[in-house]
Amino acid sequence: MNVLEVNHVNKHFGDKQVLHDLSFTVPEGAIFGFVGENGAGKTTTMKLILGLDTIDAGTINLFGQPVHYGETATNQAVGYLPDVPEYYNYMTAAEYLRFCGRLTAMAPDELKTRIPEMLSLVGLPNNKHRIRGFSRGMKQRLGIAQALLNRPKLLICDEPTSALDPAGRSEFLTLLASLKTQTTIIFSTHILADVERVADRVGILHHGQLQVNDTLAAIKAQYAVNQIVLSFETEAQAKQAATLIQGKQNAQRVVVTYHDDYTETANAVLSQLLANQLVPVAMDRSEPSLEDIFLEVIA
Ligand SMILES: Nc1ncnc2c1ncn2[C@@H]1O[C@H](COP(=O)(O)OP(=O)(O)OP(=O)(O)O)[C@@H](O)[C@H]1O
Repeated sequence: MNVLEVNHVNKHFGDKQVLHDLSFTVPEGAIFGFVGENGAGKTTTMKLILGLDTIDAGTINLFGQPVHYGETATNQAVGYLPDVPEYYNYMTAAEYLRFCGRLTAMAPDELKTRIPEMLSLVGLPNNKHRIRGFSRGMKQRLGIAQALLNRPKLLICDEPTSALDPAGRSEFLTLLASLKTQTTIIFSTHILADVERVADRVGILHHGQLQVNDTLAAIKAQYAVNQIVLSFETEAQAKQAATLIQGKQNAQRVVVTYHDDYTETANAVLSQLLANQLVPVAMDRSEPSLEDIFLEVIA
């Protein structure tokens, strides 16, 4: 079942068409990595899904219900973590969560158990420390606790890791991955390594449309350019080898691309080289990264 269905959505600001007949779906249980260049329209899309802006044309359905601009009922089952969450800094984490729970009309009894549960889930202590003393990573984790408080069926995170240092990013991604069994997740980012680490589906937004929307494995299979990278002692050897094995030479390196079996290709390449007394000093099998694929898609 699809949690989200975006159908032929157009959105412009002034004379700038940001989304152009955008259509895509996100299935239940996915961790969907939503990527695109700066200004591609990721935040705009998320705002439309949350009913925070008007759609020029097209429709968006969440859990089979249409999203309406403004007070959309679909938001009752959505948790949202904005890119820079704002807090009342004088509150403690528990006070803040209690405040959010009251806003969404959660029962006080439920909040009593749910708040410590959420704080423990995101690794924040349930103590008297004020949010003003929190690190960015702690604030981001509190944001997730707030977004999950009301047991949403969909969690939307807008660039959740962009302001975090490597350790904070890593912790946050581990947390996101651990939520997979509880909710469907859409998160936008420019950090493709983050997508590779936790997302099981990837959408690449470019020219107002999703150019790619599939599992990471399927995307890699579709765009895969498998490579063998050989290094030689000298540039002259590399040049000779490149002619022999029809590779691409750059300084002492030669890159051979292949589509068939690795062992067969490596065997053929090495046999040819050794028959000509060309012995590489190193040989690497390299697979395309999501970054390689992203650059190919937006080229
Ligand atoms: N309220 C607005 N008024 C005018 N233009 C806007 C508005 N909101 C967004 N835009 C423009 O729409 C385009 C898409 O912006 P959006 O923030 O959705 O992109 P993004 O993919 O989230 O970018 P980034 O990765 O930089 O956050 C940009 O050119 C932006 O300047």
